[in-house]
Amino acid sequence: MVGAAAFLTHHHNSLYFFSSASTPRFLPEPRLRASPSPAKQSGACCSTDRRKLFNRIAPVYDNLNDLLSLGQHRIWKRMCVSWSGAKKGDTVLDLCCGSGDLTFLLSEKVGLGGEVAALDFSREQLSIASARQQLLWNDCYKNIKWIEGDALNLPFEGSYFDAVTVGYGLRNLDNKQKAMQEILRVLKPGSKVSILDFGKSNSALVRLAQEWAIDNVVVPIASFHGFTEEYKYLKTSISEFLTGNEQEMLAKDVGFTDAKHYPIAAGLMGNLVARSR
Ligand SMILES: C/C(=C\Cc1cc(O)c2ccccc2c1O)CCC[C@H](C)CCC[C@H](C)CCCC(C)C
Ligand SMILES: C[S@@+](CC[C@H](N)C(=O)[O-])C[C@H]1O[C@@H](n2cnc3c(N)ncnc32)[C@H](O)[C@@H]1O
Repeated sequence: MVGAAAFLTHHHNSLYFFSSASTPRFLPEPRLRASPSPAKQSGACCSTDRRKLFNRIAPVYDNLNDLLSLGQHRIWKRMCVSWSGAKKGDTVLDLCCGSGDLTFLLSEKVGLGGEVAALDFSREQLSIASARQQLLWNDCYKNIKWIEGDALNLPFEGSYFDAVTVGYGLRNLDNKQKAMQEILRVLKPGSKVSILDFGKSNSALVRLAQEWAIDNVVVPIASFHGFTEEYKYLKTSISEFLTGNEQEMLAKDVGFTDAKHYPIAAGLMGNLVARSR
């Protein structure tokens, strides 16, 4: 790995932070409650706003995903990892790892002979991921490195990874082309990226059902937890996202081959798989 990436690890039950460029220093304990979310902060127009949004929702993120998808997101995440082609002994990257669902699945796939880099720019999400790593203790999770960093400027040398996964991350990135270029750069030739996200379906009916579910189920339940604007952002970000065909075109434009987008759950979700040359 290269650059001044920041890594998170546990030591004597305390969370601490070190970078390749500095000596270890202590992080504040992970916050257990979301900070207040004033209305003016809740829009997510740019990367800084989005980082704040994901920091704020971190304490409820996993529970709301389980509740609102009726546990289905766990199946979709298994599909994403399976499509990535990751196997025993591989070195893999989970980009925009959040609280680490895909990271843990990758870790089990590649085993102790492999390595998993899990990168996110939200320190609160990484704190939860790192705490879950301790809680869920599984020996193979030793192969995980949590990295605080920017998906648009990856702190890795070229041709480093055997597979990359991105779960619900691409839609949230300002510059999707740059993100895909960075992924292509760090992938070994012939390796795959697997990108799971909400679908922006071509079917008006599916779009209507998705919007109805967000307006009438997702946002009201999130509001109960104090996160109305944060979850309203879902609808905006999906409407501004790329359709499956557009994702395939983007991947091919930046130099991937065999780019194919698979609709999941009737197109409510989707997964792009693309191979590096
Ligand atoms: C794991 C999921 C979404 C992660 C996620 C991504 C984001 O970009 C967010 C942005 C802002 C707030 C939250 C998120 C966020 O949680 C996917 C599932 C979770 C959804 C919250 C529930 C989706 C409801 C679907 C429209 C319909 C589900 C049908 C299902 C078959 C019951
Ligand atoms: C919706 S969450 C997905 C988390 C996880 N992959 C999952 O599937 O549950 C999106 C994540 O992308 C991260 N993210 C957004 N923009 C980013 C960027 N420019 N660099 C790094 N992480 C970013 C957020 O902090 C957030 O944790």
